[in-house]
Amino acid sequence: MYVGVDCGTQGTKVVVLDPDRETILGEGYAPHALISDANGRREQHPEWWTQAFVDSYRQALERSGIDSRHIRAIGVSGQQHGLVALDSHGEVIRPAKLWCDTETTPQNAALLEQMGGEQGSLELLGLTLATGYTLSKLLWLRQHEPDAFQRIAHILLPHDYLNYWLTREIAAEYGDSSGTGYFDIRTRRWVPEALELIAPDGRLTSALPPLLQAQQAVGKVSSAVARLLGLSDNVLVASGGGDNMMGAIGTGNIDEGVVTLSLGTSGALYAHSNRPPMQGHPSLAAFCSSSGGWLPLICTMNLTAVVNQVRGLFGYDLDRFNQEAAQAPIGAQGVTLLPFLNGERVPPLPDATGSLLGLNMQNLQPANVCRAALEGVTFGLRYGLDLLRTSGIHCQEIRLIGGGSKSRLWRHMVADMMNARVICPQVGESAALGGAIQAA
Ligand SMILES: Nc1ncnc2c1ncn2[C@@H]1O[C@H](COP(=O)(O)OP(=O)(O)O)[C@@H](O)[C@H]1O
Ligand SMILES: O=C(CO)[C@@H](O)[C@H](O)COP(=O)(O)O
Repeated sequence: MYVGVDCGTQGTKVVVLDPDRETILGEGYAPHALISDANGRREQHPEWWTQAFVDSYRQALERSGIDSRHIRAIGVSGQQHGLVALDSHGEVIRPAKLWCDTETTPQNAALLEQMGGEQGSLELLGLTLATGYTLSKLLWLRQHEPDAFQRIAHILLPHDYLNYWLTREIAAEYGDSSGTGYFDIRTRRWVPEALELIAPDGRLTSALPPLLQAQQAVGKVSSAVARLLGLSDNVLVASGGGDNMMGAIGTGNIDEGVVTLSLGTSGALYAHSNRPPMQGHPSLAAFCSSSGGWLPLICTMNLTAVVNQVRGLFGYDLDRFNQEAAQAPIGAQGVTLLPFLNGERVPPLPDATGSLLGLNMQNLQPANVCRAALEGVTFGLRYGLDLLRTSGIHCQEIRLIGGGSKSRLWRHMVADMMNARVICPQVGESAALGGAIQAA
């Protein structure tokens, strides 16, 4: 049996896969807290992820009814771009700054300018540096917490850190690394010149992990973790990948023609490509996949967190929110929510704020505001799909995943707006499933 783990922004999911019977035997979930500030700060303590890993693993295993000693390998998927800095003892230096942190917007702008703008970034990295990528977090750390910056011995991404926690091995792989801003997506190599914009002495470059290919294992689970989880001594840990890379594997998006759309904390749309994507538009993130190809991707920063914020305003749970939104007509009687509560990455408006527009005495009703929230964030994704299509990516079918895809109303809205066939895979936890498949 094989375990897949997805460390998302709002929580960790675990699935136990029996590949012979093509069956998920058990699933588990544990939520994460978020450190959040009006200045755009979005951080998490990596120890929250490991605790959630243990809790959700135990749940999944209990539900599967199997003995932990029958697990042969584990594959980890993680939210992309986060910075986990370790000191020379392998200890976490400070909370991880996340993919959705916009406190680092000025640092991203400065680095992009130093690279020679969008064109220079394209030449250096094969993609346009965007707010949220890992590089700007390192400059932020140098400027705001120089003592912590001086202690950096290893630079990891969230899924690299979980692999390290499992095995005590430090490694990275191409898919997740392609979202750092110091990796060339065409040659699949680190780019020291990008890190030298921050530390000309090369000390950041020497803190980079070795790169693995998708099919290489990181190592075996350490004896301490094996004891903690009740595993046998020789459980392998796969290379893993970013959550979108693993979501691609879990939705069978490993050849051209299909688009996966994830309604998670982020809205993410991506397709497989057998060649390095031509950079059609600066917002198109030309990442590598974790299955040996490429994964052109569009990401919005405002999705289910906006839903949660709006339903919190009215004190609704998810069911009530969906019921209310379903009562409002298409177009929410003219109420429009521009949903940029978290700034935005696509379109690149990291300093943007949200706006509620078109209100009058008749239409200012909870049902319309709920529907406007869903419509606003989903039109953000329609804009993203248009960018993918104009960049030459064919989309005959959308495979819809992520927490929001549990809403019937939202699924219907996606189908209406995207003008493509939309299907929902039977296993909703596609990134965790992708981890388990890669492990197998
Ligand atoms: N039935 C539902 N209707 C609408 N939204 C839902 C539903 N179920 C879950 N969600 C949304 O999905 C979110 C979690 O999505 P998820 O994909 O797990 O996020 P992440 O992977 O970023 O942690 C929840 O906070 C909630 O807003
Ligand atoms: O930044 C991106 C993609 O580039 C996000 O998609 C993160 O990877 C977070 O994912 P979720 O928590 O929404 O799954």
